[in-house]
Amino acid sequence: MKTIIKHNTKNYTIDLSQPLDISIPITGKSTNVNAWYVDPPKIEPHTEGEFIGKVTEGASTNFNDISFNPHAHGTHTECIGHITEEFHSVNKSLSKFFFMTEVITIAPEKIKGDFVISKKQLQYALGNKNREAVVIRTIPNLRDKMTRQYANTNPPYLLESAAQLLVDKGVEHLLVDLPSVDKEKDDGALLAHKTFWNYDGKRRLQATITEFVFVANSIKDGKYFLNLQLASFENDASPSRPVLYLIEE
Ligand SMILES: N[C@@H](CC(=O)c1ccccc1NC=O)C(=O)O
Repeated sequence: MKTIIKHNTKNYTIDLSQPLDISIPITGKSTNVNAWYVDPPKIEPHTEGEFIGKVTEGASTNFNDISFNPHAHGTHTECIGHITEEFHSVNKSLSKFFFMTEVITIAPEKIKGDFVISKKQLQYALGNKNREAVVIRTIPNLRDKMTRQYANTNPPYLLESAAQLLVDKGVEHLLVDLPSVDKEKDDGALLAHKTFWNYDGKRRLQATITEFVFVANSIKDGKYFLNLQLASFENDASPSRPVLYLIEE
C-alpha cells in the first residue's frame, strides 16, 4: 500500500506495507532492557481472592496487570515535564505524528573517560539537512541493546553543545538508542535535556526526546518518514512506537 506525502512543496512516496519498527518491546522478563536501578517490569495475571486472570487457571480470559516504568523499561517518548516542577503531559505535547527524519550513525568518542556524542559528529552527520526529527544510532549496534542492563554502566550521552546544535537546526524530535541523552550520574545537571528543551529560555514545550530505540543494522542512514505514536498516558513520558518509512525514489 503506497501513499504520496506532500511535504513543503515536494512529493514523497512511501510504502505503508513496509514499516520499520524501531521500538523495543516491553516484556515481563528479567531480560527486559533496564536502566535507573529498578526491578524488571511485571506482566502477571490479575488475582482477586480465588480468581486468577488466566485461561489455563480457569478464567474465561487472560487478564494481566502490568507494572513498569516508562523511563526505565523500553522505548519511550518524554516532554519537558520530565524535568520541570510543573506538570506537562507528553500526550498533549506531541500533537502531530509524522515527521521528516534523518537516521544517522555515530560512534561516540571518548572524552575524559566518557563516551560522548559531540557537536562536531552531529554536524558532520547532518550537514545542512533540515529535519523535524533525528534518530541517532550509536555503534557498536548489537541486538543486545534490546536486553541490556544499563545500571551503573555510564552509557554514552550527548554533550550540551551537541544538543544545542539540534535546537539551532530546528530539530523538534530527537530519538536515541541510549537510556538517556545525559550522563547516567550527573547530580541532576541534565545538560542535554535542558538544552534541547531550552529550559532556561523560551521553553520548547512541543519538543520531545525518545530514548531506548533500536535501529537494526539493515536500516541504512538517510531520510525517512517517521510515524511516532504513544500510548495515551497523561504523564511526562509514555511508552512509544516509532516506525520509519523508507522514501522511494
Ligand atoms: N542523570 C540524572 C538522573 C537521570 O538522568 C534520570 C534518572 C531517572 C530516570 C531518568 C533519568 N534520565 C533520563 O533521561 C542524575 O544523576 O540525577
